[in-house]
Amino acid sequence: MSDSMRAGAIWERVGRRLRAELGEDVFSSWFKSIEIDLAETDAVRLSVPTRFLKSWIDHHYKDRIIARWSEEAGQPVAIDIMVRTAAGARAVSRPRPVEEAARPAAPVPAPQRHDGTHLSAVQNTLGGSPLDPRLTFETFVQGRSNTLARAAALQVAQSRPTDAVLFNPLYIHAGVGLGKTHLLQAVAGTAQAGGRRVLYLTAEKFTFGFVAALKNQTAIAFKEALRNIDLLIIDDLQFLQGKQTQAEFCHTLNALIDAGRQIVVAGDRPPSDLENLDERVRSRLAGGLTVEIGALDENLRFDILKQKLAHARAQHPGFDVPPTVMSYVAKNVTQNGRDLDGAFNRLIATNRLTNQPVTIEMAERSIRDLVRIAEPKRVKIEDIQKIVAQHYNVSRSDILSSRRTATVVRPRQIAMYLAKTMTLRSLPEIGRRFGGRDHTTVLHAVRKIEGLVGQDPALSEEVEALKRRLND
Ligand SMILES: Nc1ncnc2c1ncn2[C@@H]1O[C@H](COP(=O)(O)OP(=O)(O)OP(=O)(O)O)[C@@H](O)[C@H]1O
Repeated sequence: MSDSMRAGAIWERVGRRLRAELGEDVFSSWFKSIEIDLAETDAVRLSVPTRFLKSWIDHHYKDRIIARWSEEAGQPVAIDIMVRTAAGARAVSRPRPVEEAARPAAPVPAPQRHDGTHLSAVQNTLGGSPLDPRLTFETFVQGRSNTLARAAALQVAQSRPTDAVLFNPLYIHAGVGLGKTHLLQAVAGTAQAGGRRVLYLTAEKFTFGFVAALKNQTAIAFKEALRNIDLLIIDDLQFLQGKQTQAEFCHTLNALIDAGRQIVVAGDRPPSDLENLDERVRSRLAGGLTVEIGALDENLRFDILKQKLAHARAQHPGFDVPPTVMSYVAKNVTQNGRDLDGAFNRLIATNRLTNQPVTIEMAERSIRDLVRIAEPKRVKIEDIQKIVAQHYNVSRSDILSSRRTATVVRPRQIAMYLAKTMTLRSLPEIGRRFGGRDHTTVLHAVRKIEGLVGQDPALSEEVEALKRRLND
């Protein structure tokens, strides 16, 4: 077994122990996003996505992680925790040579079909991210959770250069695997086929392109080339890194919007929650149209599977999945589109490799690990404020106010603590939702209540009771 496989297995066991010792809430707040960057027998480097997480884990949990890891490994292990960079966070292709990336855009080619064999000259010249020919509007299945996002995306994709720009920027946000990239690529393909100069980039590619251009002193040409396009599409905005890159991105946004060009951006949360992003970029993004793609409901999951089956049958005419199995998968694989892809691919693979027909039993066996136990309820900050206020007999506006009497301060701190541990909201976002407070005030409240809950069984019971009410 390689060091990294061994480390993965150890981390799974360490994770189980931490979860048992600290509880599910603490575990998912602080440890879920940890990844193993480097693993050797006696030294491990872990990474987390934000500086805040690193400093919190360093201060509160690092010794415990070292102790559990060393116990599981059967020897002392040194552990270092780093903040993930864009370069380290995801595998990306090497940036194109900058002289090439910075060359101004070539004239627009004749309209092309979105068949993946030709990308527009702009896309190529600026080193745009590759387009997947399968990700089109035709293959994007519409459901309740994505109707608005799809409609806005289609409108943008089909508008002609002479049409007035309606929603600019169009910002689409959704959790992992809910179809953002699919929709963005469909926009890119459709607009390109309509003859517009389109550039589709992941935020990482934008960062690499700009940093490389700066190094090679070709930044001006890079900026000019960027501003020469009709439609700029940026995916995974949460990975836009660095102050200077963000400032350049902001200038590009402003220049393109002022020139009547369209911008489409996707991220994993609303602009107001992108805590690492420059305030100017956030407010510019929030000034257009922001739409969310919600979780895929069972009907939509079923329709996506149906579409996949039709596609698979076109390639393998003998392949079939009975409706009962489709319903079983749609009912049980609930997390996201990527898990649905995985489940469906396993049915095809098992069928083709073993010649077994696709039955419920076969599906149960092949997708067991993708089947989730009922998802936890999504708790809203407003509900936390309401229930905590009721419990302590104060009003919600007391909690949001600046009053500092003890009868209000403690419930407010408990509500902030619950907001941090029961929702995915960031500290700045929680601060804003609690009457425009600073994120350090929220952090103080979270630490305070975490400390008190450990020492005071009555308070701990009170907090648990509040959690139960919120989860009901
Ligand atoms: N409405 C839909 N119709 C058809 N396929 C979908 C739909 N929604 C998601 N999918 C499929 O689910 C998979 C994941 O979608 P996609 O990569 O677009 O997610 P994402 O939101 O960009 O995820 P991430 O946040 O990880 O970047 C893809 O194969 C995509 O085609």
